[in-house]
Amino acid sequence: MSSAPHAVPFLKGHGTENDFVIIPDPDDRLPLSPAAVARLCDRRAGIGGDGVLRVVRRAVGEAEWFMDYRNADGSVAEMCGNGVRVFARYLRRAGLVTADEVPVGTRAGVRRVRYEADGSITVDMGAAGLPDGAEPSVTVTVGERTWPARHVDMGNPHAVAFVDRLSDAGPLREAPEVRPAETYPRGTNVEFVVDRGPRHVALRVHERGSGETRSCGTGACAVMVAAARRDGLDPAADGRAATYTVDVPGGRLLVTEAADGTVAMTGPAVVLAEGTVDLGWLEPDGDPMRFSHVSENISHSNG
Ligand SMILES: N[C@@H](CCC[C@H](N)C(=O)O)C(=O)O
Repeated sequence: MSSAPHAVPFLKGHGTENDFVIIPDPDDRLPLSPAAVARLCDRRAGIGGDGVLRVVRRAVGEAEWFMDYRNADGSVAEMCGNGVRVFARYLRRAGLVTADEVPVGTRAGVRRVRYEADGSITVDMGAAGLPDGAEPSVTVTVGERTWPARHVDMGNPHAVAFVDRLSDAGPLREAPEVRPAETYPRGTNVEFVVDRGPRHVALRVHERGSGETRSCGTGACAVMVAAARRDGLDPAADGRAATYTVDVPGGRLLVTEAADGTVAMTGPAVVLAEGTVDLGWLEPDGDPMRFSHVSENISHSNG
């Protein structure tokens, strides 16, 4: 027995090529199961993405909109830096926000987002946590190689390792081993970092729940803070802001740690396609998901 297919709207977007399926769900009627999220993110059997952004009207502090972020494997994460820019781009595009700033609720708290005149988006990411201090406290291992790494908390967990070459981390098909494992009871994102110049770094990232991705916004912020401490900079102590350029495989992010310790990240956010998808979990015996229609608007809608 099967019921009629249930078509729900979706959009597709990315921030520095960290890509997301956006599911507008203002009335909170689609609490996606982990399996449904994984299917949506599947690059062959689904729409494809590093994660899902479910857009829910739910008050969190001053925020009217809540970003229900899920990783590609269906797991829940506290925060997604590229995702929150794409989320904000969607809100503006859908006419749900007209102001130049919007607070967005996340599991890590409210994040203030600003639409810049040049089309980029800046997010106040809050202060970074260094739960084990500023020096490396963990190690990251890939194959035969091990590096010291810093534990940085951006609402979600990160292990930041400075390496000689980005290729040293190999193909990153599996999650790097991080020790001591107890440091990250719920797993971690791992960043590999090289210097490109003064206050200019580049990274590769293996994301918890998504594998290697082309960018990670919270990762870029964690890397900026780790690089600053390594370089002897601590804006909250120095009373002077520090800005780093952080190159990611999918583009470039600008990250500033202010004198009050808060971290701001600026970068692009694009919504480029929309359509509808049939969510077959309403059909117990049916195909878990069938596409009814996908229309693509190739011109980037950044307004
Ligand atoms: N890509 C995101 C981070 C997404 C969450 C992460 N995989 C986790 O599990 O913590 C970003 O841009 O920050």
